[in-house]
Amino acid sequence: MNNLDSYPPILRQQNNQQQNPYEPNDTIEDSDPIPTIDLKCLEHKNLDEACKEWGLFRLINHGVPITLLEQLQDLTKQLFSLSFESKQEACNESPIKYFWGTPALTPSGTAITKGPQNINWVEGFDVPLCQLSNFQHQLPSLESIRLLLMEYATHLLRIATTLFEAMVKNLELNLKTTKPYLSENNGNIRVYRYPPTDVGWGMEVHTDSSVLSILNPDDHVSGLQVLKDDQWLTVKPVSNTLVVTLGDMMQAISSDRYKSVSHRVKVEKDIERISLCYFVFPGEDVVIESNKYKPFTYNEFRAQVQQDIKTLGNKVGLSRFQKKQG
Ligand SMILES: O=C(O)CCC(=O)C(=O)O
Ligand SMILES: [Fe+2]
Repeated sequence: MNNLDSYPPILRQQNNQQQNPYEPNDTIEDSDPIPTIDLKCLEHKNLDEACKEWGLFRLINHGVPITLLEQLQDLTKQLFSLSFESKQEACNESPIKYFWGTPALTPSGTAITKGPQNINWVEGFDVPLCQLSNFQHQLPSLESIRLLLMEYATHLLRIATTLFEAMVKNLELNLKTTKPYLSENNGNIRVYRYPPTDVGWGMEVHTDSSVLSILNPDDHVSGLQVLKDDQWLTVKPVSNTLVVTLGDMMQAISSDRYKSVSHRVKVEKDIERISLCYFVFPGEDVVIESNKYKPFTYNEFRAQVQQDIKTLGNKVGLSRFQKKQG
């Protein structure tokens, strides 16, 4: 099978005669000063600085076996190389949703379309972690991924918990318990492939809605870019290293002392890229209280984001919940 047949039809256009409407005018700094945090010897001060200054860091000594990370990457490649139709069919009546062109999904997994002019150059599987153990798949590569993701998810929750507890301590927050802020019921993993193109962005500029996001990026192909002091920096892939991003919920919990970092994904002209991203959210009924925002739950936040994407075409985010000044 031609590799092109494995791409969703709308993502098969690889070269554009016209000027790329999304090509950035801003400069991209090639040096890579992104902070690295060592999970085994966690330095609270370094973590605090990375959260305040960057909202993103590399994570080493994370305890996920490198074989598991590599197997996940290999299986992801195999899964995506199947025909578009078989990927679609495999997810009929499954809690795993196959999507393309947009990462914004409703709670039931349907893509929120924003109009053809600004589709994201990405296809993916959205995997709700709480349902992973409840079903089996006929498609062998999807079934193998499901089993690996079950193992991977326990590592991710362990990592998120360790980091979040350290952040709460650094912020001197008075939370009775941290568990409800990292709800196992709401966590999900998205497995992505970015087909090559010079037409558009893999993912446009955004902040994640999560508390924390943990990315297992392609070992060989870069693409993730992060905004730091008005400049875009490329996060270069480093083997056996995860990338942690602070999301909107973390920014709110910290009353804006930590930031939910703006980032985007650039697609290569001639090579595809894969990545796996884990998102963890507060439980349904957890009310986020902070100095900067009116009390709100993650459910209310998510509903507002979906509403804004539908009506305005983009996420407005935390500013919707800001307390009035004065
Ligand atoms: O694929 C990546 O490198 C980043 C994905 C991302 O930013 C997201 O899923 O929110
Ligand atoms: Fe993101």
